Amino acid sequence: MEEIPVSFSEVDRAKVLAEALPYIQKYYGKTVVVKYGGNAMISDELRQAVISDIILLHLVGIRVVVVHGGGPEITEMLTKIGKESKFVDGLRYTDQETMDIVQQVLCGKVNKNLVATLNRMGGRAVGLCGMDAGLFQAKMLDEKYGLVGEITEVDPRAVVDSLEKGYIPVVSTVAQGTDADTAYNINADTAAAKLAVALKAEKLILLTDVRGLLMDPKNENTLLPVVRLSQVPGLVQDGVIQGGMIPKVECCVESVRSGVENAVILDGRIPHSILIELLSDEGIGTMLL
Ligand SMILES: Nc1ncnc2c1ncn2[C@@H]1O[C@H](COP(=O)(O)OP(=O)(O)O)[C@@H](O)[C@H]1O
Ligand SMILES: CC(=O)N[C@@H](CCC(=O)OP(=O)(O)O)C(=O)O
Repeated sequence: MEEIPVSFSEVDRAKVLAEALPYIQKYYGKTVVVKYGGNAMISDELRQAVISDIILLHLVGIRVVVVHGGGPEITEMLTKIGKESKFVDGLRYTDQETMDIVQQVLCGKVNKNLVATLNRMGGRAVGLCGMDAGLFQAKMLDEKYGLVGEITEVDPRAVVDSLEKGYIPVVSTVAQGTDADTAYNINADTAAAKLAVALKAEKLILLTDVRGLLMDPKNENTLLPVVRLSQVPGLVQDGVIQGGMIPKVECCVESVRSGVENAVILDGRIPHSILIELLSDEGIGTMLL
């Protein structure tokens, strides 16, 4: 029989594509919430990789919902107006002037830029903020944080309607106040977890700027690929989970306890990490379940 002249790389490429089939079947019609922020949002190259992953997932029939942060952009804008950023327990202390900037940057600039890039690259995205159709309602979390909100209710209907109509919903995390006539600033990881629960999502993906949860935060070779919820208190007690990782892991724990099948902390610096995580045999972040 005549040999077909194909190179190994072509065969390998075909294998990678074929490997995706069972995963596409697994996630087809299911909801995946992706929290997007940090480095992967700032670098143009990584931004394009994340956005093309999101469009691909959408086109193969996965209901992808994007929840975005934008902490660095808020800090940059505050610096421009001569205001220093202050964080209390990892949350931005938010006075009224800061709240106005948070709303402008998240709902105006970051949300609309993401929607525009998704649309330019062939997606059909629609931007929403937590105030649209009462998506996120909140009350003051604690006076020590200023206008930082604690989400009291999630009404996901606007997101569900967008998904049903074939759009990719892109959500910014400014909530409508219920205890006062104000908007509240919500940490994007927290909002993504709450939305994942309300949508009964299959998976929550939190993109960040480290490999995942590391046994030694200074050594990227010490990734913990799978962490059971029961292990989390011990890891906090032993000081393995520290700083910014504490609220992130807490969001994952809360979402999994409330019905999300698993939550993954994923490195947004690795190009196409979302595709590798979802559609291949390789898990590359930390999965909490
Ligand atoms: N065990 C750990 N593994 C990985 N990162 C950790 C760990 N403990 C603390 N961290 C810190 O948590 C940070 C991620 O949290 P954060 O900066 O809030 O993320 P983001 O800005 O992406 O929301 C890492 O950059 C790292 O400095
Ligand atoms: C209360 C609080 O801290 N809100 C965050 C909201 C944005 C965010 O969470 O952005 P990242 O995911 O990029 O950090 C802030 O003001 O920075």
